[in-house]
Amino acid sequence: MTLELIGVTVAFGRAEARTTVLDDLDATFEPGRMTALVGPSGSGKSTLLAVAGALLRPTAGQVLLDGEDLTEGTDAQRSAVRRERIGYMFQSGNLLSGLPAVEQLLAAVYINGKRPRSHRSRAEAALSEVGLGHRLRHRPEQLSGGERQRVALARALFLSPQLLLVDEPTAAVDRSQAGELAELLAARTRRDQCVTVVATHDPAVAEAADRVVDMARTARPTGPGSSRRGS
Ligand SMILES: Nc1ncnc2c1ncn2[C@@H]1O[C@H](COP(=O)(O)OP(=O)(O)OP(=O)(O)O)[C@@H](O)[C@H]1O
Repeated sequence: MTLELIGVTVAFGRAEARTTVLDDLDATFEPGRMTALVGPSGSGKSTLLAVAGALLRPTAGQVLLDGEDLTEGTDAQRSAVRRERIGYMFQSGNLLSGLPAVEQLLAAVYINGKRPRSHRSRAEAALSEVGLGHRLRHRPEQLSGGERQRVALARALFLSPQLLLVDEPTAAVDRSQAGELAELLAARTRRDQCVTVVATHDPAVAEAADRVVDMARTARPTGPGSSRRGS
C-alpha cells in the first residue's frame, strides 16, 4: 500500500482568523518505510496524521491509499478504512484504563465486530513480540511508560494495518526506552511492510526512520500568530 498526498491544504477558521496549516502539500509514503515528521510545535505534524488517517477532511487536495481517494468517501466508508487499514498509536498510548494488556488488543478486535476467542493466543504472541510476554495480565496503571507504549504499539499492529500513524511515541519515556521503541517501530515497519508515519520531536525516532520530513520547510503555515517559515 502506498499513501500519497496531493495538493493537500488544511485551513482552520475564516476571514482574518483563517490559519493555513498545510499548504498545497505533496508527499508520497512507501510500504516498509518509516517517515519521521519533525518541526516546531504548531507546524502541522498532527494535522498531517489526522488527514492521512481519515480523521480530518482536508480543505483541498487528495489523500490516496493505493490510488483510492479517501477524501471522497462517505463518513461510513472513511470509518471502514480506519478500522480495516489503519493503525493509530498516540502519545499517551491511549490505553483503556483498568483493562489488562491482552484485553487492550482484543478490544480492537471487538470493535471490528469479530469474536475475540480465536484471537487470544495471537494477542498474547503479539505482546510477547514486543517483549511483554511477562506482562499479559497487567493493567495500564501497573505498567511503566515504556511498557504502556509497547502495548499501544502491539495493539496498533495487531490488525495488520497497511498504514501505521504514530504521534509522539516517546514523549513519556526515558532516553533508553525511547531508542528501543524507535528501533522497534522501524523493525516492525520493515517486517510488516506497512507505511509508517511518525510525528516526533525526538532525535532518536528521526534517527531510526528511513526518511525525515521537516514540516517547517514543507507545510509553510501562514495566518494569525505565525510567520512563514522554511525555504
Ligand atoms: N481544530 C482546529 N482549529 C483551529 N486551529 C487548529 C485546529 N487544529 C489545529 N490547529 C492549529 O493548527 C496548527 C498545527 O497544529 P498541529 O497539532 O498539527 O501541530 P504539531 O506540529 O503537531 O504540533 P506539536 O508538535 O505541538 O504537537 C496549530 O497552530 C494549531 O493551533
